[in-house]
Formats: sequence, C-alpha cells, structure tokens
Amino acid sequence: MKLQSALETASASQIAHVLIEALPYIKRFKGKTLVVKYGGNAMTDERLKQSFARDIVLLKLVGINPVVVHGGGPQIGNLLQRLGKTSEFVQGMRVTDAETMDVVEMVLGGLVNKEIVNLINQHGGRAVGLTGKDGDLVRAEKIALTQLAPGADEPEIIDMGHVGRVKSIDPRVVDTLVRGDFIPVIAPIGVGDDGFSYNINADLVAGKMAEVLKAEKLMLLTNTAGILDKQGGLLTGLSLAEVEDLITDGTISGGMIPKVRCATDALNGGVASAHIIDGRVDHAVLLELLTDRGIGTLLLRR
Ligand SMILES: Nc1ncnc2c1ncn2[C@@H]1O[C@H](COP(=O)(O)OP(=O)(O)O)[C@@H](O)[C@H]1O
Ligand SMILES: CC(=O)N[C@@H](CCC(=O)OP(=O)(O)O)C(=O)O
Repeated sequence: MKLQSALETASASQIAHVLIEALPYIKRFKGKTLVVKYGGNAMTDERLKQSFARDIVLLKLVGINPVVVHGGGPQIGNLLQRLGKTSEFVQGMRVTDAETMDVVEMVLGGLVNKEIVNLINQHGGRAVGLTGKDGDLVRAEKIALTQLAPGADEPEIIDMGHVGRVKSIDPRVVDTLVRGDFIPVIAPIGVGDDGFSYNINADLVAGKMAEVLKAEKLMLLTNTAGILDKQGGLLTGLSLAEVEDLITDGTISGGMIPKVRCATDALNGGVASAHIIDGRVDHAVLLELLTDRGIGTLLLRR
C-alpha cells in the first residue's frame, strides 16, 4: 500500500504510533553517518526520485548525516546509444575506452549528479555534488581482470581501459561539507596517479566511503527486495558467515555477489551494519532506518 493511501485510512493514533516508533532510532543514529548508494530503478522513476530526496532531507533534519554515492549505468548507456557507441561489460563492469570515459564523466559528474543535488535542494536540503576528483577525494588504480575464455587453458588478461578500483579515499572534503550541514552527493569517478580519470562501480565507492568515513551504516539500494533465499523469500538478517555459505551454495549469484562483497568488506572495515534494500519501494531509506521491521536485508559482523 502506498504511504499516502495508508495514511488516509490510518487512524490518528496509528499515525502517532508510526511517528513515535521512529524516536529510538533517531536517538540512536543522531550525529552518525549513513552512506547510501543510490541507483537502479529508484533513479529512473519520477515518484521514487522525489521520495528518495525527501528521505535524505528528513534524515539530515533530524541530525543524521547522509552521504549519497550514486550510480547511473542506464543513463550512461542511453547517451552512448545516442552517440552511436555500444558498451561491452566484463564481470559486470563497463569496458571504458577514452571516449566512453568522457561520456561517463559527463553523465555521472554532470547530468546525474546535478539532478540528485537539485532534487535534494528542492525538498529543502543543501546538497553539494562532487566527483572523486574534487578535493582529491577518490584515488583510483586501473583494474586488472583475467578471464578464462571457453576452451582456453590459460586465463587471458582483459584490458578494461579506464575502469578503476578505489586505491584510497581522502575524506577531508566530505567531512568539511558534513560539518557545514551540507549533504555530499558523490559520483563514482576517481583519478589515478597517472592523472587519468577512472570509472569505478558505484557500490565499490560507497563501500569504501562508508569504511573511511567510519559510517554507522551502509545502505545499498537495488532492484530486489533484498537478499533472497532459493525460494525467493526475503532474508531479513544475515551474518558474514551466513553470507559466505549463501555464496558457496549458489543462492547469492550474479550481480548480487559484488554488491554483497562491498557490504562485507565495509563491515570488516569497521562499519557497524550494511543494508541491501529495495529501491523500488517508496521511502525505502526511511522505512529501513526508522522502523522496527525494516524492509530489506540487514548484514551484521557478528
Ligand atoms: N540471492 C539473491 N537475492 C537477490 N538478488 C540476487 C540473488 N542472487 C542473484 N541476484 C541478482 O542480483 C541482482 C542485483 O544485482 P545488480 O543487477 O548488479 O544490481 P544493481 O543494478 O542494483 O547494482 C538482482 O536483480 C538479482 O537478479
Ligand atoms: C566500471 C563500471 O561499470 N562503472 C559503472 C558506473 C556507474 C554505476 O555503477 O552505476 P549503477 O550503480 O547504476 O550500476 C558504469 O559505467 O555503468
């Protein structure tokens, strides 16, 4: 049921109950940092975009410090298509030649980043957009991938062009913005020691950012209800050991593996909890953070 229609049919005491339910969570997370990876469906549907921006503004107003890291794979794909270029993906990552890197930088650092900044500001927040280049925030190194071609004995080395991984993060610019009550909105582009730009998967940047900022939580929005079991049921809470078992027995596969790895790396790096939640749900971030039930999968170090 949509929040609006739920509120229309709810009694005053039910509405009050919902508000009061948020109180212990607000107290617990006040002053803490929350890194949110924003991407997928939540970024293409107009209603979901508005609901995401309102969630972020509300969190900031109650004293929680959201830091947004965004993706934009489909938006990059759209512009490339209009320019007559196609992308090849290897292990879920876009092979990025110099021309494609220009498009990635224009779309992520320009269109997508500024759209999110504007959305948040329209709802009363004060967002500032950054790429990893600003304030020397994200240092990248070129990724080296190997792949075993069918019938080959030896794995071949794949040149991914300008695809990078996070080498280091200097959080000073983000800390400065947070202290000034701004909401940082970060595009996943890093700069190499060679001076070139690198295209980095947004989940990777979000996970490392959470670790370096010593965030209380990492939230990854995606296009499923969370981590699902073999029957398609939602797994609401998992430990690191349980996650490993689910990868080994094939329950977690495909694009969910690197996503879960980013989350477990962040937990091992000191982040208290990681959440994989459904970006297709209105107000997903608020529901996960400020209600007893939550909506997605909560990963804990324990
Ligand atoms: N156990 C699982 N639970 C949920 N999704 C899974 C699972 N195993 C594999 N997947 C797949 O992983 C996908 C999410 O990864 P991906 O498409 O890369 O996400 P995003 O585009 O949000 O970064 C899901 O849509 C689903 O197809
Ligand atoms: C190397 C690589 O693949 N980078 C991604 C960066 C954007 C991203 O991660 O966007 P989503 O979160 O929407 O998938 C890309 O070029 O699509």
